[in-house]
Amino acid sequence: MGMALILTINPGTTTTRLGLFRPEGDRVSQVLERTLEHDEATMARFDSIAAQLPFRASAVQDFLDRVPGGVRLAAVAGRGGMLSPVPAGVIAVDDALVDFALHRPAHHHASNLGAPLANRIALAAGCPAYVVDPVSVDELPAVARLSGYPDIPRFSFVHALNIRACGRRLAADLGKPFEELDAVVAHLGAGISVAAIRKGRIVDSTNRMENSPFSPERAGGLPPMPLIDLCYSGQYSKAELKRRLYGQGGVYAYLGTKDMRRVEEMIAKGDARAELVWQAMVYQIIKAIGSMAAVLGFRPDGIVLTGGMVQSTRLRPAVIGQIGGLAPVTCYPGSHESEALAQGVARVLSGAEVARSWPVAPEVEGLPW
Ligand SMILES: Nc1ncnc2c1ncn2[C@@H]1O[C@H](COP(=O)(O)OP(=O)(O)O)[C@@H](O)[C@H]1O
Ligand SMILES: CCCC(=O)OP(=O)(O)O
Repeated sequence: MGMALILTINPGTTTTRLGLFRPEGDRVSQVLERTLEHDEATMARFDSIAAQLPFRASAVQDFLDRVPGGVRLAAVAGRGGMLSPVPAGVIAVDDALVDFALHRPAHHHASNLGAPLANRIALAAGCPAYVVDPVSVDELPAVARLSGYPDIPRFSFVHALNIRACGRRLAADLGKPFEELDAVVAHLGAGISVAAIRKGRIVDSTNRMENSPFSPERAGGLPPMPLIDLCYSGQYSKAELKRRLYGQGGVYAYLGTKDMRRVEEMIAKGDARAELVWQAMVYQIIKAIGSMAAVLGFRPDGIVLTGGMVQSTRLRPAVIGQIGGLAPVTCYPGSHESEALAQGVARVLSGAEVARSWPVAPEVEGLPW
């Protein structure tokens, strides 16, 4: 069966992205990547994300059973979901972490299935399971936690996995240790996070629950007073409004599509509304990058653009034209989450990093009250 491999599992709303990687010291090389598509009608049958677990687990096992020649697993890495605040790095999955991700997550998101799926597959394979850089990675200093109203402290909620992987890649490209890197990383996917990395730590980010630019399907930060009025208008239940803002907001709310390639086609055909919506999203992205550069004293070593939208030859020059004067801009188009998951686990398997045990609290300064 050959060398033992690392399996990565990244659950999205209607997909489960899988990868098989060969560990090579603390690095990895990809053997196979596959996206399992789950049609919307099938997913609609489940009344919660947790209820999808047996269905998705058997789809992952089926994928493994069909790999020609079979697979021997060294470890399984799941995308960490909406856990409580945690330090950056790798956390070993155990029953308590699975229980938390399934039944007490901070917010609902398909990524909460990463740990439970990894646990199931790892148990069957007799190997360990881990999560890497969950979205609740919290490295904020106290000064970034005040919002302007004591009952609403700011919190960290960020595409930490892809952003830290891109930070490490930029540091390697620049020939400096990640722990010495100052950079702005903009993850521009279906959701957007723009983060400031200072000395290898995510010291601030736009947080799509708070103030991110609007994205293909998320409303991002909204003006508070009109939002309060909308909440009390009686037009929407709380659940319905959340659904509209987080899954049907942003570009989708204006144009009825989340596919930015389709939006670019609309613009090419002369659709002025599509053009304005696209310009407005780019405008908000540029403002967010500027604000995160300000956190770094406008002296970042570099700015990284990453995520699905960075594949666009229209978006890249529009953003770089505005922010290119701040620092050198590097594009790592697409999302690098599978590789980042595998690399995190390879660091643990090689002894370069020690996995933490759940529960784990971040080592950061809290508020003095
Ligand atoms: N070539 C492209 N040009 C413009 N937008 C693209 C391109 N490829 C993907 N996208 C957009 O990127 C977004 C998805 O990004 P991705 O990072 O894959 O998202 P996620 O991982 O958050 O689901 C979608 O809105 C998609 O339309
Ligand atoms: C903040 C990261 C969680 C996540 O994956 O968000 P999106 O679904 O908005 O990409």
